[in-house]
Amino acid sequence: MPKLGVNIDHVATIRQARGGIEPDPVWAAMKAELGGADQITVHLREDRRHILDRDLRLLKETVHVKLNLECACVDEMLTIACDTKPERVCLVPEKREEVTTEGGLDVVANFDRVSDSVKRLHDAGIFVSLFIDPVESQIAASKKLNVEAVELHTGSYADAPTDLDQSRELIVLENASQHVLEHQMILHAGHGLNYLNVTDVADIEGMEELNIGHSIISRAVFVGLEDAVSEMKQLCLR
Ligand SMILES: CC(=O)[C@@H](O)[C@H](O)COP(=O)(O)O
Ligand SMILES: NCC(=O)COP(=O)(O)O
Repeated sequence: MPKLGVNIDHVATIRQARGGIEPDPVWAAMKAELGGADQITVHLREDRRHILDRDLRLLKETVHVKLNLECACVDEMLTIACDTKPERVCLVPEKREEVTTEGGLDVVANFDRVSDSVKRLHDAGIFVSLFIDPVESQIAASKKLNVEAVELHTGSYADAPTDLDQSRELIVLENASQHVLEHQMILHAGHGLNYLNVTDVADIEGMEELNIGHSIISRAVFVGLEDAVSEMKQLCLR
């Protein structure tokens, strides 16, 4: 059964809407831990639209479970990652104009850049995963970089317009997961997962970790973050 990484970016999104001090993602991490989070995930974007450098620094000092930093393959972020030393870094693609991460990292097209990034992180002793589309060529390229894990982008599955489309996307994820395991990498998944669609992905053989943010923070508005995390954790463990 997969571990649950809780992405708290959107607590910071609410804070940044007013540019003040609340709600504080550091408090959110504490409540998520109390609800059973196995990991706290944050995406430090180059435009600092939600999580800020200050958040990362404080989270590194206060989070008791694993801290997973999502960031782009750019010098600024790699320097921050190597200085901060979270337990894990997940390299993701990033576009200024996107509302959220739109696709996986194109490891095939950006092989040398991703390779240099992975090397810098490994030299700093950090566990590295790559956020990729569930595509065989991307999985094979990731393996060549010796990363510990890949996180399969579940956006196409989560956003599928019909049940039939969603079943097809689930098969794509299942097949890709099989390739990840055959390549002896650790299997993670995430993006767009929610209380209705998570169980089929959690049930994929060999799934070790799911990173989930938006749906948990949305539910927390109504039930509180600790309960929202706990409910999601039950679905992952069921
Ligand atoms: C990489 C990924 O799928 C997401 O966690 C991503 O970090 C989402 O970014 P936002 O939190 O800015 O939507
Ligand atoms: N890597 C995926 C993640 O951290 C959370 O994505 P979402 O649930 O906010 O879409």
